Amino acid sequence: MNNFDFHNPTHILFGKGRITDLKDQIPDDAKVLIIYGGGSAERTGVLGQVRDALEGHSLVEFGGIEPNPRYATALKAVNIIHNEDITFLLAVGGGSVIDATKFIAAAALHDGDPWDILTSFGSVITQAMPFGSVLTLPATASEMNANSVITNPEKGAKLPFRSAHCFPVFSILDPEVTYTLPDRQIANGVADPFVHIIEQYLTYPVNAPVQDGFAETMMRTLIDLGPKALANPKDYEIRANLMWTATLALNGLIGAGVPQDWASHMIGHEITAYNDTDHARTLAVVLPSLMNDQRGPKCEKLLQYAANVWDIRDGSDNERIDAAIDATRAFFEDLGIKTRLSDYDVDASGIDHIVAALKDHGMTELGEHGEITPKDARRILEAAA
Ligand SMILES: NC(=O)c1ccc[n+]([C@@H]2O[C@H](COP(=O)([O-])OP(=O)(O)OC[C@H]3O[C@@H](n4cnc5c(N)ncnc54)[C@H](O)[C@@H]3O)[C@@H](O)[C@H]2O)c1
Repeated sequence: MNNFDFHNPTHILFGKGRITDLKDQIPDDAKVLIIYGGGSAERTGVLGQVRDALEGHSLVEFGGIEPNPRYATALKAVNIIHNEDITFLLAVGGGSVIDATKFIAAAALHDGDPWDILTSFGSVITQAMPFGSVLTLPATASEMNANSVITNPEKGAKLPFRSAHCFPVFSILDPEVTYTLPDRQIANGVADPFVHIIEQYLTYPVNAPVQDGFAETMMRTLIDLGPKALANPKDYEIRANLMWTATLALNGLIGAGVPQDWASHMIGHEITAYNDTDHARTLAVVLPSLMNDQRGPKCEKLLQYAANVWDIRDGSDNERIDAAIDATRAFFEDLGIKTRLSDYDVDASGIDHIVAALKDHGMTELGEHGEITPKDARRILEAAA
């Protein structure tokens, strides 16, 4: 196993009715900026629950964070923080709202151009405002990690950053608030954590049976429960297990002490920056093609994945790897997620654009060995056309 640091300070409050516990998580004298998205939190009544829970607190609200949150919108919230003397931020929404809140929390205390936060991938951050979250869409684990991804359409960029200062102080996970998710977001919320797990698992063995076993159990859980959540959207047990799996998939636990890949994500971000395709869908396009392309360096883990996740044990190495890739693609397609670039209107000129953007953004040495270059990304994308 590799050396690692593991520190995760986020307090999780999980279960039915937990939004009422908000009042105990935020200091009484805080001036709170509630940050939300395009209106689903209002329509579904979650914002109402939040306002009720925080009765007596001084509240200001900022709505309009987009899916794939925009840099310019986040900066508007930073202005409000300065003008209104806000002392605490509360994100109410999915990964986009929580990611935006992390950027806002850091930008509000950043001396200098906030764009530096993104171009430095977060390394310039020395402090951030305290913030919590009420999660409405389990998928990204943003509720329990220090990562964020911000889109700037003017610069054609979707850039990730990370900072130890950007963990939520707390996150409230009430599975009942996910009952209102449309099928598209339920499916995204299964595919996205699945690929998060893969990025921390499908590399090369380092004798880490606990991380591997945890990862394999979570993948089998997503494979089992994903279709069931689509068929029975108000089954509490299914939603609760999916919600916690999505959080554990990227809260640092299974990635501690093992090599990590993240090439599918970095290529996928450029697809979203190109035409706003849902994050999870970009991953479902890139991953099967990347698995096929990287079957040499990933051979041992691909065979382990075939056996322990899909129970594929017969045939030659190549036959088992083929079968595991087919099963992965079929899993996404059965969730209603298309797995070809042409399904998302990306043609040859789109691939040119995406490969050029990878170069522009310094994504030139991707994968667990740093050996996936833009030329390799082109081959992976062309095979996913
Ligand atoms: N921070 C991380 O570690 C991390 C990891 C993966 C992805 N991301 C980023 O997160 C973003 C995607 O986040 P997401 O997948 O959570 O989706 P999202 O936050 O973009 O939300 C998608 C849509 O679902 C709606 N919605 C949310 N909750 C709802 C509910 N309970 N009922 C009905 N509608 C609801 C929203 O209004 C929105 O229109 C992308 O920008 C992606 O790059 C971040």
